Amino acid sequence: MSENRITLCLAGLARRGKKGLITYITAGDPDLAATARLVETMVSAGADMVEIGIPFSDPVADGPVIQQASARALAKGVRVREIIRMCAAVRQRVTAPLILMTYYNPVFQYGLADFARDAASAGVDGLIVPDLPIEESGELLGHTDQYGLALIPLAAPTSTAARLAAMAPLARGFVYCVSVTGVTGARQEIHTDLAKFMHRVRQYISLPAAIGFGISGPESAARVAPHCDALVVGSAIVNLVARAKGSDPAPAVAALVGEIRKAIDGMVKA
Ligand SMILES: O=P(O)(O)OC[C@@H](O)[C@@H](O)c1c[nH]c2ccccc12
Repeated sequence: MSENRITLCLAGLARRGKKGLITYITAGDPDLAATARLVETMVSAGADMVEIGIPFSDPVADGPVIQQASARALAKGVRVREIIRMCAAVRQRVTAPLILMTYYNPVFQYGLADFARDAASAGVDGLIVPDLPIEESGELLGHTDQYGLALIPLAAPTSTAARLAAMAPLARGFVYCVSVTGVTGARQEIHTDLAKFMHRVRQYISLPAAIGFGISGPESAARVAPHCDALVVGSAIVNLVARAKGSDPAPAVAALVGEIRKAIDGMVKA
């Protein structure tokens, strides 16, 4: 999958000695037009890739901030098909890789092959399905590979060596390393020994590695960045969208993304 935008983006960053910044928002919160605008805002403010969450009623990997964003989006009646259409519209306006994140159920309901085909033809580059165990991912991977969509696996500090070894041949794009054992959400501090965790991951998986979960702003981003090729910020951004309550969240989101960009720029790989 050498032509995948995610792979190209990460290779370009590595060449320039830069850390990637991946920002997350939940689609349809407060509505899809706002989501499309926010994706553009984040890219303009310095995000290298954008992860877009398809809301699901039982988001088991998510903490309260993203759970509530999902609930708000579902209450508005947002549909998977409309989210994919929104991605196609965004793709006309941004070149940054787009990654969809959702749980297995919405993908299954849509149809695995149809989902992979429609997402890829909308210009989506990657897919994260946190409740799909690696052992069960073969069927979906067949479809995502067919359409050049990178199925990105999650590794956790609790992942065993055997699990990381099993993940290696099935991983596409990058490996998403979860910084904490738990759910998404900005944290005061990340207590995991990231050097040790990432050393273990890199022993088994040669793809670029991103770290996400718990990054609350520029300071924590700067602490995490030396350990990874890219980092993911979600809840801290979604929280700004929630707090805007009807007024335009874009200025606050742009400011936070810009500060994080500044904080991680110029850092070299540990
Ligand atoms: O919210 P945080 O702690 O900044 O973590 C990133 C995260 O939001 C995003 O990548 C994401 C949202 N929902 C997920 C579910 C599983 C894995 C990852 C995610």
